[in-house]
Amino acid sequence: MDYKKYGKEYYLPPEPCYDWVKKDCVDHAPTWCSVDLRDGNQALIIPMSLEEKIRYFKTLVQVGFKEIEVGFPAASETEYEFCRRLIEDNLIPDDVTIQVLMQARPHIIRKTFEAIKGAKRAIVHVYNSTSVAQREQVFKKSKEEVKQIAVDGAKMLKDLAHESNADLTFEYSPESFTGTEPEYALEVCNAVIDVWEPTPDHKVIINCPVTVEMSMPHVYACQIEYMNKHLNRRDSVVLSLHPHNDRGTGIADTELGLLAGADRVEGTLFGNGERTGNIDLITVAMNMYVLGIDPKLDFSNLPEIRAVYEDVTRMKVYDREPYSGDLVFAAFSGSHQDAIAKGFAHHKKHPEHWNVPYLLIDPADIGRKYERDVIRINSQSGKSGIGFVLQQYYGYDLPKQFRQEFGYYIKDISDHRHAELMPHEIKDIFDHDFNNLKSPLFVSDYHFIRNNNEYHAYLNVTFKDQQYDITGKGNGRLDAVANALRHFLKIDYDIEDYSEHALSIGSTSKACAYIQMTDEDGEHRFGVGVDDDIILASIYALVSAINRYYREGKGEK
Ligand SMILES: CC(=O)SCCNC(=O)CCNC(=O)[C@H](O)C(C)(C)COP(=O)(O)OP(=O)(O)OC[C@H]1O[C@@H](n2cnc3c(N)ncnc32)[C@H](O)[C@@H]1OP(=O)(O)O
Ligand SMILES: CC(C)C(=O)C(=O)O
Repeated sequence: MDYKKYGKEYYLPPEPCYDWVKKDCVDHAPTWCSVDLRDGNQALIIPMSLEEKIRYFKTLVQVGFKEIEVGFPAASETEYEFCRRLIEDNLIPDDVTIQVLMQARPHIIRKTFEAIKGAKRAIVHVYNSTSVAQREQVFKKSKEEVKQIAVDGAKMLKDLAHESNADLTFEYSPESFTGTEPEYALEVCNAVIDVWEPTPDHKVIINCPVTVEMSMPHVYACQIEYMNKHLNRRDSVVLSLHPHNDRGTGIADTELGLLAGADRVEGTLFGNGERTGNIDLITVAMNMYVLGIDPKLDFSNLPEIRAVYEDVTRMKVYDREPYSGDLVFAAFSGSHQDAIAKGFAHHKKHPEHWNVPYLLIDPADIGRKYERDVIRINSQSGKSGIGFVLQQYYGYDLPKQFRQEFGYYIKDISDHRHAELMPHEIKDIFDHDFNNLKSPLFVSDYHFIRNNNEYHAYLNVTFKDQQYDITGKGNGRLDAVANALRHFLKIDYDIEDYSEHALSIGSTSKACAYIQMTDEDGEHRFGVGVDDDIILASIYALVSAINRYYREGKGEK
């Protein structure tokens, strides 16, 4: 690695442009333009087919985009035909404007105008590169000559627009803006604006792309502020951003660019696009949403949008992609789960304001499920999260101390398996190791006789495959059973904790009992019993605790 061959390839404006620093956030949504079907598509291993583009276009419309760059019609037959199909099959809603991209080259401009014939409205977007690197290496032209490419392109658009019946909006991009001296980018953009002569009623779009992200985000903000301050006819210009993400700070570029005065943002869903991608518009929009600003895009069913995206692009959304990744709400660690569970309980009482710890946003707002997406169990989890899973999925409300015991039990298994435990696996462990345990001890029959305040229990038990009739008495039924077993098994134990609740499984309701027994060594263990009959449920709970005692190798008979 030779860092000495690198250096700053960007340029600060010729004057300080730091007004944007004084603002802490934007206060309204910009105009959004999706470039999924163009910049996103041109970066795919297999570009979308015509049918896939149509499906994606409809999804973008549903999300609420009013401006959609549908392609580069001069690039390929599919691109051209897609544009024709949208127009001829009347697939463009009245409130949506399509946008088409073209190089500032006459035959490409002509072909693009052919592609949009018959459209009611369109944004015609022309670009040429203005950066130092491209002037020197690609065009091998002077600043004046490169400006002339832009001016000629702008003139041609204006001429062709005169011949068209459509309501056309012009857009110009000094491509590779971030590698261009801001004064020169301004000079070229102003030359284009002078050709187009926009008015406040008929604006043009000047789009300053982060074609390649080569500086820290605040540099881009300064560059945008400079353009914002000095563009000709500013009131007739929509200043647009189009950040890529080469340094991983594209979202910051966008947000700071908006603070610096931009009106419009081009990007893609989930950040698909050239190299490291365009900026993820979902993130930019949702970042506004969580500050209480209406983003004017609808991501209430983000999982469905993601499914379409993954289908047609053959790309995968990264697990930790903000808002849309599989793991962005997942809490595995115990202290997070505990705080989230408590935060949710607090939120239920105060639903008007969201500030649940660890969760930037209510997962439900974007179609995610708390149960499925938030509490996930592995060896880092805690009693709160593990108890939550049993309660939410299966209705077991474990007593506080049992939550702790069961929590450690589950963590340990996860640790040894080195795997996440899904809710059904936790339930299997619960049933197998704690609930209605029938071996080595099983109570197959029972009845009680009450004598004044004393109960006599008559039990038929199976112990280590042998049947016995045993009896015991106590001041309650459970006490009588506990005494009978204590005497029969010759083990000394106490019942430390007893609780019960109704358990709704499907439409039927059962009784669920929890008993904590303490053995002769002072060791505690819980057992669980479930039955239609609350007495039997509590007997089963005690028997489960005793069976755990034997399964751990303790006791003798
Ligand atoms: C940053 C961006 O994303 S920009 C958009 C990029 N998108 C695409 O390129 C879409 C797919 N592109 C294509 O299908 C093809 O490149 C086409 C159809 C547009 C053009 O094809 P071709 O003319 O065969 O090839 P190519 O793009 O290599 O042309 C390069 C020539 O165009 C010139 N050129 C490139 N961009 C521009 C521009 N914006 N304006 C004017 N001239 C340009 C180059 O300087 C070069 O000129 P030269 O022939 O004198 O050396
Ligand atoms: C054509 C322009 C806007 C572009 O895609 C870029 O610079 O990334």
